[in-house]
Amino acid sequence: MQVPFVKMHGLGNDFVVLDARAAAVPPMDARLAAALANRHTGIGCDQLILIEPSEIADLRMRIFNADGSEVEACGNATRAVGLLHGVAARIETLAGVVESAPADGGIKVDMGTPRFDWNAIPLAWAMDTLTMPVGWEDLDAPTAVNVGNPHAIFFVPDCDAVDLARLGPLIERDPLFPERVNVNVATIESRDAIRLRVWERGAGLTLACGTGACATAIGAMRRGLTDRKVRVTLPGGPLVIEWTAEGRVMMTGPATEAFRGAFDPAAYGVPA
Ligand SMILES: N[C@@H](CCC[C@H](N)C(=O)O)C(=O)O
Repeated sequence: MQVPFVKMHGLGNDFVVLDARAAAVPPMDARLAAALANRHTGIGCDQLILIEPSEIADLRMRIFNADGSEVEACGNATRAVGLLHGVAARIETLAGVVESAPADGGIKVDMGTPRFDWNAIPLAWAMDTLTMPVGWEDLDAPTAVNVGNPHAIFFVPDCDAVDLARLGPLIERDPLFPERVNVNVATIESRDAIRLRVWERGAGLTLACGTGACATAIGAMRRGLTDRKVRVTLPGGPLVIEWTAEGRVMMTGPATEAFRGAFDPAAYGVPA
């Protein structure tokens, strides 16, 4: 048995995409997702994406981080799945239904409405999420935003100078975040430009994080640091994020199909 896959990426944040509507896919669990995502012994990716039929949208997208954890949202993968779909799509996720459509030579996604309540992030105890009274070494006073998944955002003078490979996993697993957290370090360049690096929950340092760009832009706007439409530049390239008057977060950027292949599930310990 061979299971076809499409290798895709959004600004270098890379995915193995399986379409269970088009071919038989073995039951997905954390072990198999992590084995396929492994860059040494598997196909290799930041997130494993499984497309399934949906009863409430055009398709359902399940998202597994490289460590095998299944999560609610992935901005870059939503654009990738939108590209595969070809036309405007309503995509069911664990965070709800998001909408993608071709736009400006890339894909535009309506990511929905951000949440700020401490228990919606979620945090372990009540506090102000606009300027949180907490810190880890030189990183302090973050803002927290949930855009389907949880993000902590630190505004710093130079995000490239932060040792995110060391501090990211400490913050991701701090007991303050009962569901762990994606860690963003951001530098405001102007009223319409932000530089951003992200330590992703369950995946580590990535070249880009779509939800991280959305959460960071919203955090900057809430703090009055930028206008309501900004370019967020990640190591892999820029995304445009807008917070509409209706309160919705719109993300626009590229998605790319890299190559297609197939794998034998038996090689990953799946019984025939
Ligand atoms: N790369 C994604 C985010 C993937 C999920 C994230 N690591 C989490 O655990 O919430 C994006 O582009 O948004």
